[in-house]
Amino acid sequence: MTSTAPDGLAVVGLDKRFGDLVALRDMTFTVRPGEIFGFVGSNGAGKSTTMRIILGVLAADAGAVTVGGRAVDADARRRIGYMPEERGLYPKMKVGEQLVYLARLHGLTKTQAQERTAYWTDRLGIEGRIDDNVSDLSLGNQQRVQLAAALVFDPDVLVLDEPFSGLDPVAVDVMSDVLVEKSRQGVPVIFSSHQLDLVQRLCDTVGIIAKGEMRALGTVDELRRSGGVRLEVDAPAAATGWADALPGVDAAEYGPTTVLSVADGYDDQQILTAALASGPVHRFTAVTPELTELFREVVTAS
Ligand SMILES: Nc1ncnc2c1ncn2[C@@H]1O[C@H](COP(=O)(O)OP(=O)(O)OP(=O)(O)O)[C@@H](O)[C@H]1O
Repeated sequence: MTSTAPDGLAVVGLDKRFGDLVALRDMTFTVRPGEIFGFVGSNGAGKSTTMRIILGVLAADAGAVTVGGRAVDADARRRIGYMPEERGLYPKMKVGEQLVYLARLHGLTKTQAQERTAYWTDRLGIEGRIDDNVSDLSLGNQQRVQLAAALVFDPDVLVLDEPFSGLDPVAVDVMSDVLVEKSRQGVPVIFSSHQLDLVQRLCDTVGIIAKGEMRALGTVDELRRSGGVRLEVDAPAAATGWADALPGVDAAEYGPTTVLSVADGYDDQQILTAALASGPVHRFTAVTPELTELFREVVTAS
């Protein structure tokens, strides 16, 4: 598929202060066409501020945002599908009318707007609610409408602030499928979330921020590997210290299961042979840390 935003979305060196509070410092990352970027960080880390600056809702003190290699102006901003954290629907307007209205604001003809509204309400499972006022919908269904509002004009870029919060598991699946579908069409997708299992499953690249700064950035695999591999060995007859002198073993904790922190290029056969030398080995497992573990490490270190 060809992309509508050939160089994707680039955020370069954003600084933002609110009075004495430094909300962002040199925030920099790129979301390429077809990539899903997960933006994670503790409460107050600066995710929403970054997204608001991308959308021009807030002005940065320094830095730039580009889409397709060009500084984002009002026209380019109109081509970004945005789901703000504070949500932004008209509560007393009917779902269908609202989506058609938003699509028309983005330049679609009446027929196109109706067609896209029908498509997205159907795809997101809210086709039965188009004649209801938004305020009569459950929060989860309002969120589906909010996603439809971000998608109804076929945006070049998707920027979604905590789109998964408060959704039931079926709605999470629907939302996930739609994000993957849009990214496969070449759209750069960025979303923030505190659900790190979802981020690990869906995202190509992840940025972990703390106190307004990017602390870790890379593919999910890169980030998980950077946390170091652990070997868990159940060798009940092995004496304490059995692995201390083995090459590639950086640290060892002995107990019913021996847990070894190993360096890149460690020799698993040599370690297994050493464990077997003392008796039976019931389990020998290499564990790569989950994103959640790395997140805790990065955030608590700052
Ligand atoms: N308009 C504002 N005026 C003053 N301070 C603000 C304003 N907007 C955000 N902040 C502060 O900037 C920091 C970053 O907030 P931001 O909302 O970007 O964090 P976040 O990572 O999105 O957090 P959360 O996960 O809780 O949504 C916080 O300390 C917040 O209190």
